[in-house]
Amino acid sequence: MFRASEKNSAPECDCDYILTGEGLEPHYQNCSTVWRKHYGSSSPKNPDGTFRLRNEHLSKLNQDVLYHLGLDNENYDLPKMFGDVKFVCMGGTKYRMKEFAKYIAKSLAIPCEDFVNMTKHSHRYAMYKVGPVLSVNHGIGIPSMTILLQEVIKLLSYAKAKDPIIFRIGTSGGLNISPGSVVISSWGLNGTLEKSYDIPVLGKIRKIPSHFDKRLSEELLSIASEEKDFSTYIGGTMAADDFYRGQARLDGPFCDYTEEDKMAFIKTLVELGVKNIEMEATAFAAMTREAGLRSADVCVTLVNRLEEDQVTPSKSKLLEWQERPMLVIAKYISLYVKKYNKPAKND
Ligand SMILES: O=P(O)(O)O[C@H]1O[C@H](CO)[C@@H](O)[C@H]1O
Ligand SMILES: O=c1cc[nH]c(=O)[nH]1
Repeated sequence: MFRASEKNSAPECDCDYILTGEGLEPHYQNCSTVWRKHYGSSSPKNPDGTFRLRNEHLSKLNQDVLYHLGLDNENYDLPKMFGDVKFVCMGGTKYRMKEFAKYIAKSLAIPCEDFVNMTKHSHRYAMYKVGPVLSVNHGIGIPSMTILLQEVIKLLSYAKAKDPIIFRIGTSGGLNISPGSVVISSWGLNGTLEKSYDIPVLGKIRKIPSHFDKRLSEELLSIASEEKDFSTYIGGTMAADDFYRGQARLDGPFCDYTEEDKMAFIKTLVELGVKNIEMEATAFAAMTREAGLRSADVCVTLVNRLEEDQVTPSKSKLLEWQERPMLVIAKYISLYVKKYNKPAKND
């Protein structure tokens, strides 16, 4: 009944990566990717690792207001405030990302008592900075996440941050794996089973491929595999535009299909290699790739969707599970800081 798109095969990439590679070869310099079709052959990366925004209209602005972050590039010294950012960690809730800020401060042994929300003028999101790490929430779903992500991309470019890596630390519904397992996404699948982020632009649907950085995902998997308390998988992630019908649930306020239809769909996803369902993966993969930035989506699963729709574990169990992606990402960041011997501090 359902067919995946054959058209979007994973773009190959031969960049060097931090743990397996020799050095920090700028990502995308050697990659054949779709944005080249739109933007020509030049890379958005500068030789020093900073990156250009691929929008010439921005140069005509006197100042660029990052409205949802409550910041701008005229009244704030963004290079001083954010120039040392190497990692951006994003996740749905303000609570989770404040907890991650505390967690990473501990992991990197950065003395930090006050966790100040740097977007407090906008009241929209919450963003914390701990040494080279930004921890910021993105809300639920693609529109909320992409607004935040695009302003963060602009912020990082104006700040002259070098080779930043962006992680999503999320939750999801698992397919055929025990709740509490962690999934690292190799690609995002949209609601019509294509590996692309589809967005209407000027009245036409634009399809942007949604593959994640292969080697970064594999490095994370090797780190996660050392954890004995939970299993970690690498696989496809479906990004739905809804929590209920969009994820083939039977427990929404509306349901116009049968349980058999639901199970047939879920089984098709399993056959396609989908390991989990959440609500951001396609756009997250597509936009970070378009910007020329490495990224990974690491989500814990809260429910096995072959068995149930409702998320029933206790609050304390859910909070405990949400620490699992944090642990994997924090280990990666700590390894990076150690490997490159960058003294981590909070300014
Ligand atoms: O755990 P977070 O990051 O909020 O993500 C997942 O949870 C939300 C739905 O409950 C969606 O945004 C989905 O992607
Ligand atoms: O089933 C789930 C659980 C968390 N988040 C989702 O989007 N789906």
